[in-house]
Amino acid sequence: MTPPLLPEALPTVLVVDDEVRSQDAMRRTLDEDFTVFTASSADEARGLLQRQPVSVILCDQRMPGMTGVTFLKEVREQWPETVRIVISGYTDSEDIIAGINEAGIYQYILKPWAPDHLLDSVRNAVEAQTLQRQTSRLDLELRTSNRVLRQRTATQMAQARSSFGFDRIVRAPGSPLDLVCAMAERTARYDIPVLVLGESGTGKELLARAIHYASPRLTGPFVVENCAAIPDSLLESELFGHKRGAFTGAYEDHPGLFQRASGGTVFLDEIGETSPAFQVKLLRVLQEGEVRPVGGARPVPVDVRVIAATHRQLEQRVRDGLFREDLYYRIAGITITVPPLRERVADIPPIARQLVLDVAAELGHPGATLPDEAMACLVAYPWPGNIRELRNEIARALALHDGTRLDAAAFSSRVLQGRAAGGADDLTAAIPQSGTLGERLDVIEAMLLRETLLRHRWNKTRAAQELGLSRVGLRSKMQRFGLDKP
Ligand SMILES: Nc1ncnc2c1ncn2[C@@H]1O[C@H](COP(=O)(O)OP(=O)(O)OP(=O)(O)O)[C@@H](O)[C@H]1O
Repeated sequence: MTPPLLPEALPTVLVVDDEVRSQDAMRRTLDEDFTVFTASSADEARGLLQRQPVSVILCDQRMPGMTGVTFLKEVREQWPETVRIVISGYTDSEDIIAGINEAGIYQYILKPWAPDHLLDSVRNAVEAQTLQRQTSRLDLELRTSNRVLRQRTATQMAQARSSFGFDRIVRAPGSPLDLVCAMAERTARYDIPVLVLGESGTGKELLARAIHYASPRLTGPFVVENCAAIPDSLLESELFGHKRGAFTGAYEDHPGLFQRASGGTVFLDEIGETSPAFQVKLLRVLQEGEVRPVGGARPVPVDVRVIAATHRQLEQRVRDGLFREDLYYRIAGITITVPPLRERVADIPPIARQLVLDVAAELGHPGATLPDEAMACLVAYPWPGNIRELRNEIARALALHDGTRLDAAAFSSRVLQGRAAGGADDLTAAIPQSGTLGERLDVIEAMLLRETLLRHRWNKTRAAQELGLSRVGLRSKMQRFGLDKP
């Protein structure tokens, strides 16, 4: 059974007047709408206010011992929420006007007052008080939630920075990646489009993410689209959105990735694979800063920073007429190239150690270790699939391997042979498909040096002897190729 509703309490009014007839007249006027208390002096009123919260106080200006305005000043200090109205004749106007601000008087009612006017004044005063209370509460809530929001945002920003920042891009001291990261970090502050070049699995997305989280857009979203993964027609609707009925199956409006990324960064991976028709549309979006959803008449403004990436030599594709030159210049505000892992062999040990930690934790083998012999094996392999391949190899070995030591025997024969033979086939497989003769010869040279050093257990004298180099000559080559004992 629903309990009976309690009658809502009436707002309270205190009438302070030393004339009993005036008190009664006011009580009769206000009685129906308010709970009315009366007092004949400031002392009596004070006593009542101490026991009973009051919404509105109506105070006569002329009272024995103290004027109404002086008493209302005291009320303002002690019971600031009580709305203060003073009642008086013309003769007291000057005093009242002088004290009106100090006492924070809401209204000054002249005698003789009309009942309707008095009633309206008190009603308005109660409403003003309710509004004031609501505003104060909202103010407080807003201040609190702003503070909480600021704290939360600051925490989230710090977390995001530490989870996705440049520190997460593992590398050896003095790695070529230091330069790459320094350049990326510098561009992060500005809204310039960045083009990241590099072979598959080198960490292009990782770098793009670090740029986003080091940029002023870090509280906005970071969204990724692999342009090679979906057909052209879908790519357009995926990126720019579509309107309901734009094509079969478009049952409702769909905001595109650019819209969803507003305020943040869009990472367009494998941009080199897009068709000329799509490139025209993308160019328009980047030029105009607005997208036109498929089947939509009106363009929608978007505020995103674009970072694009490709494993292709994009300039070559421009020369071959496969990629629009105007789009190339739009997306390549700054071009950053992430070198392949085989050109930064010194990075393999710290990355491998980090991956063992990460993957072991994911697989529930915390504490797995990588002995020197196994590490040497990883260092000797050319990693055509770069860090993604290294990660997969470590994951495979950890999944099949019992115990905490990841011995070399746990690695696939491909990796083991890479170490043992370093023969012509391995070399051919590791040579990059593109680049100048000098660049490709550098890769071969680095591999030969590494293989020889490994066979001689990093004994430089013996390795130099075999290669017909002086020890100093070998050392300088090792430095140049970032080769170091793991
Ligand atoms: N320096 C690094 N330190 C730690 N992990 C790395 C590093 N570089 C890449 N990785 C890891 O290697 C994997 C591949 O990196 P990522 O996806 O960024 O490469 P990518 O160049 O974008 O590849 P693709 O072109 O194929 O998309 C990811 O798991 C990434 O976290």
